[in-house]
Amino acid sequence: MDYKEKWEELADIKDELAARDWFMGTSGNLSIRVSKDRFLVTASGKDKRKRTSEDFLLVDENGQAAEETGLKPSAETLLHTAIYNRTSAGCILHVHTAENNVISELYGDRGEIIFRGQELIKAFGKWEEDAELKMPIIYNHAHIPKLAEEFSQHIEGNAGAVLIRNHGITVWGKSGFEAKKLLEASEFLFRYELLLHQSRAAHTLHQNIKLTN
Ligand SMILES: CSCCC(=O)C(=O)COP(=O)(O)O
Ligand SMILES: [Zn+2]
Repeated sequence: MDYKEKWEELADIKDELAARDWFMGTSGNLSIRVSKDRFLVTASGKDKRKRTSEDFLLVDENGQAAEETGLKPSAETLLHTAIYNRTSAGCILHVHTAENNVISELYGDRGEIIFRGQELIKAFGKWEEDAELKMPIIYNHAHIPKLAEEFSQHIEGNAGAVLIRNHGITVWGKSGFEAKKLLEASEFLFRYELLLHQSRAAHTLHQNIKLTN
C-alpha cells in the first residue's frame, strides 16, 4: 500500500501543531485515513515535536498494526477507530492544551460548552446569526475501551470535536485541512472564553474595591 503522500501530509500537520507547542510531555496523537479500512496513526509515547521515520504506523479498522513493525500505535487509537468506522472522516487530531483542559474543568459538570455569537463557530459550518456550537465534554475514563465507548456516543457526521475532561480535545474532519481548521477554531474559542472570564472577574474585583473605598 502506497501511503507516502498521506504520511507527508500528516507529518506536516504534526510539525505545525508542534510549532504551536501543542504536544507537551509527549501528549497528543494524530491520524490520517489511507483507505476505507486503513489509517496512519502516531506511534505511542514519542516526542511529537521531532520528525522521524518512526512517527507513524499503518493500522487496520481495529487499531492493530497492519504491517510488520516494532512500533506501538497510540494508546488512544480506539478513539480513532471509533471515528473512522462510523464516518467518512479523513483526519483526526488530539491535543492537550492548558486552555482546553481548563475549559473542560470549568464546564465539565454541564457535560458541554456552548458557543454563541462568535464568528469562528463558522469553522464548524454554523453560519446562521443565532447559531450555536455545542461541544460535548466527557469523563476521562482511564480504561480506553470505556472512554472510546462514551466518546462514540458523540460522533455525529464527518466533522466534530469532543472535549475529554482534564485531558484534551479530539477533532475530526473530512481532510487534514478541515481537521486542523476545527482544532485551531476550537482553541481560539477556548482562549476567548478564558480571557472573557478573567476580564469579567478583574472588572468585578475592581468595582468592589471602588465600592469599599
Ligand atoms: C503523556 S500523555 C498521556 C497519554 C495521552 O493522553 C496522549 O495523548 C498520548 O498518548 P500516545 O499513546 O498517543 O502517545
Ligand atoms: Zn491524550
